[in-house]
Amino acid sequence: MTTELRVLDPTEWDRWYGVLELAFGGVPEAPEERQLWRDLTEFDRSLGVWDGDLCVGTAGAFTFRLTVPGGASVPAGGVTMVSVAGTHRRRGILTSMMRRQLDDLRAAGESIAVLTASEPEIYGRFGYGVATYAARATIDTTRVRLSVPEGTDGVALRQAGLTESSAACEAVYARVVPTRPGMLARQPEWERLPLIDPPGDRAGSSPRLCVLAERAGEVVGFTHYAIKPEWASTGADGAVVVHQLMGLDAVAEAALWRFLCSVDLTREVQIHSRPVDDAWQHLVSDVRRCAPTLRDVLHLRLVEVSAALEARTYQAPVDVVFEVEDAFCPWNEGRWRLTGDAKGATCVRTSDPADLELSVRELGAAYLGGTSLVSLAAAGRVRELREGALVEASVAFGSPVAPWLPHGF
Ligand SMILES: CC(=O)SCCNC(=O)CCNC(=O)[C@H](O)C(C)(C)COP(=O)(O)OP(=O)(O)OC[C@H]1O[C@@H](n2cnc3c(N)ncnc32)[C@H](O)[C@@H]1OP(=O)(O)O
Repeated sequence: MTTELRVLDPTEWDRWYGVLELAFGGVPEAPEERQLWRDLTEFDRSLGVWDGDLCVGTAGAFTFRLTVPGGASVPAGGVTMVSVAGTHRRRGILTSMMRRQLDDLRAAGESIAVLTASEPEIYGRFGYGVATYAARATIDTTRVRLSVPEGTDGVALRQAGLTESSAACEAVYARVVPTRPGMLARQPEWERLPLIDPPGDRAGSSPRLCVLAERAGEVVGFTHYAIKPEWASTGADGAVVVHQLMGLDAVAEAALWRFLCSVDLTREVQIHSRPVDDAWQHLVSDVRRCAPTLRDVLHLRLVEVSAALEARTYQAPVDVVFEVEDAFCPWNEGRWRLTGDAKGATCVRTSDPADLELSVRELGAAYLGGTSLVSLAAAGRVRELREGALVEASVAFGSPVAPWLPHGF
């Protein structure tokens, strides 16, 4: 089999995207969703693999800015739309696209690549580590009580149209982005994403609804949610499905949670993807009854170890030498001295003895402060060569706020 890997021509998009749709099961996306992804496609960053005139592989990249610990917004390539035709799988086509893509990202000066994986097992071999997790939970609102902080009653809530309130919600979103590692600054047109609500995806629930939280006439928070009405022989048995909730402070968020937990004719609030340190866990009277579970979300790879480690800050002083393994991007291999604190960092090549030995995948997992180096060492994935270096680096890499990505791409 001879295949050709080349940059996508815009006229080929429908065939190219069709391969992706088929690889994901072949159920056509709603027209408005398909149109959004077409509009968001960066053609010069999209790769197609062709077997004659047959498209058999797809991979794209978005030009993102990612919040990192310390609050900086760092250029990152958002790997997306990856698929290989079922007729051509397990012959190295994905590997060839990952190779080309990481070389391209490096040439473009992006020191970080991120993706959300259809299956977590796929991308570790290419140096990606799991950098953020999200919590899922179901709050049984017939049993669980909420205690809200003082001042919550000072927040006014207002039902608003999803589209009409978009600008106000985006303004809140923009203020939250720098406060949490893992979030992506909105690029043009991405504000359309939260408004995509095809009836076929609702699984019996209402269209997306919006409630704004306001104080002194200013919008300080919002929630996007839906109601799934259900009736049992014993009465109303509906659910509230939370799509998004953001507030500029604790009371704005608490007011929104209190609203969601008290919608008439419902018995539960379904939470699909929230930060692992989210406040709702501390507002509820019985977290066990909410059955929280974790799920991997953002997989992150350091494309250039030194530039990436210098782009974030460290919550405690750190001075360690890493011995980095990186078979897929060998320019990262070898020994690097990271010196940094809360103000900034340098990361340079060194011939000094190594303090910690790990692969680039572990550095990617720890990069946003959501996975500790100590926990990776406990799994044998980081080796400590100088006593004390593991705790020093692990504390420094941490983040007071858990990293989180609120949407897929
Ligand atoms: C960011 C995103 O877009 S995530 C979306 C990813 N896409 C999908 O899940 C759609 C359905 N799946 C597919 O299209 C394909 O199976 C892909 C893209 C996952 C893999 O493509 P392939 O061309 O078959 O991968 P390739 O042949 O390069 O495999 C490389 C290695 O990964 C392994 N691998 C590939 N896919 C998987 C998988 N789903 N699970 C576990 N291992 C896998 C292969 O076994 C191979 O291992 P080896 O090097 O030890 O032999």
